[in-house]
Amino acid sequence: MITTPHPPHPTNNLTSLLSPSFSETFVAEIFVSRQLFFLHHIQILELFLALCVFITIHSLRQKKHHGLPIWPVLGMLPSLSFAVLGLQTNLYEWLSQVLYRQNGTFLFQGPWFSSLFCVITSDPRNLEHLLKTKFSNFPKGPYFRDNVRDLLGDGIFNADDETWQGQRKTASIEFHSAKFRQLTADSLFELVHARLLPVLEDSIKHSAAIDLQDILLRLTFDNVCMIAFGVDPGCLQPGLPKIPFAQAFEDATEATLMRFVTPTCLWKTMRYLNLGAERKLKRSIREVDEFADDVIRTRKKELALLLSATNNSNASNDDDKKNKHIRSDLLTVFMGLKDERGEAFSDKFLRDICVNFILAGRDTSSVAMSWFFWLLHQNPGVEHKILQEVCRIVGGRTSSDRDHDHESKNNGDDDEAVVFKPEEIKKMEYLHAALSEALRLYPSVPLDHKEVVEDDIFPDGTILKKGTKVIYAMYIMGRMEAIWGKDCREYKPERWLRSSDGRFMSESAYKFTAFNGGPRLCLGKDFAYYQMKFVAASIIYCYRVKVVENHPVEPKLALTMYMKHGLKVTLQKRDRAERKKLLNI
Ligand code: HEM
Repeated sequence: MITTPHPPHPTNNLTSLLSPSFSETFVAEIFVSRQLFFLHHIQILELFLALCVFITIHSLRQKKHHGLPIWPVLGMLPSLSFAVLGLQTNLYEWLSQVLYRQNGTFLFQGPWFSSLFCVITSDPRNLEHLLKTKFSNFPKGPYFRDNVRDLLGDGIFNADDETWQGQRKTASIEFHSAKFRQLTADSLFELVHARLLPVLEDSIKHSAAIDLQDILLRLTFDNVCMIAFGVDPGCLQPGLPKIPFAQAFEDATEATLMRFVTPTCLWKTMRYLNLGAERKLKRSIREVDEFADDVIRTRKKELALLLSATNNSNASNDDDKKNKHIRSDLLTVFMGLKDERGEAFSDKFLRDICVNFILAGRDTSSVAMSWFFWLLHQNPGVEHKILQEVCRIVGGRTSSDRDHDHESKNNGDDDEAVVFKPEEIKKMEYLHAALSEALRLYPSVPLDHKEVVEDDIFPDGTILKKGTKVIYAMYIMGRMEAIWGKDCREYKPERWLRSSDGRFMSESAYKFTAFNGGPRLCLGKDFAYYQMKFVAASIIYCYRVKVVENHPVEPKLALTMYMKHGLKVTLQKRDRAERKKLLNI
C-alpha cells in the first residue's frame, strides 16, 4: 500500500475520506507523525538538557583555574551577585576566599560587552609594583575620573599627573607646617571638650544608648571642614541636628557611588534626562557648590579687608601682623598661591580642592574608631592596657602641667576630663598600636582602584593589558596568613610593638596598606592618628564603652567601610578610684 505523508487534499470526495482503509491509514499516519514530532522535541529537549549540563560542568570547572565559574554571556557576574545579595558571608570574606584559592591575584570577568573586567590582587609584591615602582603606569585612570568628576572636579583625589602633583606638593607643605599643627590641635580641643564629651555626658544623664559611629562621623566632618574650609558646620552638638551641607555631601557621595555599579551609558543617559540617582546627585552637588561658593566669597572679602588694613597701617612689622591674622586652613593657603601661568586659582578649582579634602578626611578616621571601639568591647584586656598607658602619661605630669590642664578645660560639669597635649599623644604608643591593629582588620578604604596605561606584567606573573582596571584589596591583605602569620584574624596590638622595649614598629606600606603607599600615600595619615588618639584617649579616660547586647555588626558595601547598622553603645562613667590606682599620684 502506498501511503502519503500528508493528509488527503481537501478537494478529495467525502466517500473516499470516510472509507475504513483510508481512515486507518490516516490515523496511523497522524500517530506516527505525532510520535516523530514528540521524538523530535524530546531529542531537542534532551539535546538542550545535555548542553546545559555540559555548560554547567564546563563553567564550574573553570572555577579551578579562574577562581570562579565563568558562565556564557554573564561571565562571573552570577557568583558576584550571590555574594552581593549576602547569600555568602560578606562580600569581603567571599573575595578573600577567592583570592586565597588563586594565590592572591585573579582576573574578574564580567558579562560580555560590559566594563566589568578587572584584575584583583592582594599580593604585596604587586602592590609595591603598582604603588611605587611603576607608579606612573597606574594612574586613577579615565574610568574612575569620569565617574567622580561631577562631584570632585580636578581635586587631588580625582587628579593624575601634573594636576595631582601640584596639589600634592602644596598640601604636603601645609600639612607639615607648625601653623597647621596648631590648627588641628585647637580644632580638636574645641570639638572634643566643648562638644563630644558634653554629648556623651548627656547620654549618661538620660541613660540612653547612642550610635557612636554617627557621633564620630559628625565629629570628623566638623573637624575636616575646619581644616579645609576654615568653617565649622556644627554637626556635632546636643540634639544631633541634620545639617543641610553635611546631608548634601552625603547624598552626593552615595549617588556618585551608584555610577560604579551602573553601566556607563545608562548613568550618562540618566544624567542627560535628569532621572533617579543622577537627579539626586545634581541637586546635592548644587547645594555643596552653594556652600563652597559662599565660603570662598566670604574668605576673599576677609582677606581683602585684612590686606587693606595692613597696607594702611604704618607699623614696620606689617607682614608679621598679617601672618598672625591670616587663617591656616587649606582654602586660605591655596588662595594665596598662583598657578603655573602666575594667575590666582579659579573659584572652581578652590572649590574642588576643599571638597576633595573633605571627602578624604570626613569618614575615614571615624569609621576606623568605630571598629576600634567594637574590638575593644570584645578585648577588655586591650582596653585596660590603653587606660594604663594613658594614666601613666597623665600621672607623669608635673604640677605646672596639671595647672595648665585645669585652665584649658572647657567642660564645667566634667571635672575628670583631661586635655592631652600633642607631646603626650605622641607618647601613647600602645594606643597607636591598638588603632593600627584595628585598621589592619578593618581598613577604612577596603578596596582601591587603578588603571593600566601601558601593557605590563605584575611580579607574580599576571599579564596586564593596557586599559585593564586593577583593584587592590586592603581588607584581604590585612587578613593574610602569609603576611601576618597564623593568628592573622586575631586582634593583637602587641604585634606592632618591639618585644625588647615595647616601642611601636611601623610596617611596610605594601603590607599594611590601610593608608595606601608610594607617592600617593595618605596625606592625612599623621593628622588622622593624632585625631584618633586624641579622641580615643579622651573617651577611654572618662568612660567605659559597652556595645548594646545583640547589636548586629557587619560592614556596609561602600567605598568606605562603615558599620552597616552603626554602633549602638551605652556609656558608664569610669570609677575615679580605678583611675587613681592607675594614675599612681
Ligand atoms: C584612618 C584614617 C584614614 C585612612 C585609613 C586613610 C586612607 C587613605 C587612602 C587609602 C588613600 C588613598 C586613596 C586613593 O588614592 O584612592 C588616602 C588618600 C588621601 N588621604 Fe587619607 N586616610 C585617612 C584619613 C585622612 C584624613 C583625616 C585626611 C585629611 C584631613 C586624609 C587626606 C587624604 C588625601 C588628601 C589623600 C589623597 C592623596 C593623594 O592622592 O595624593 N586622609 N587616604
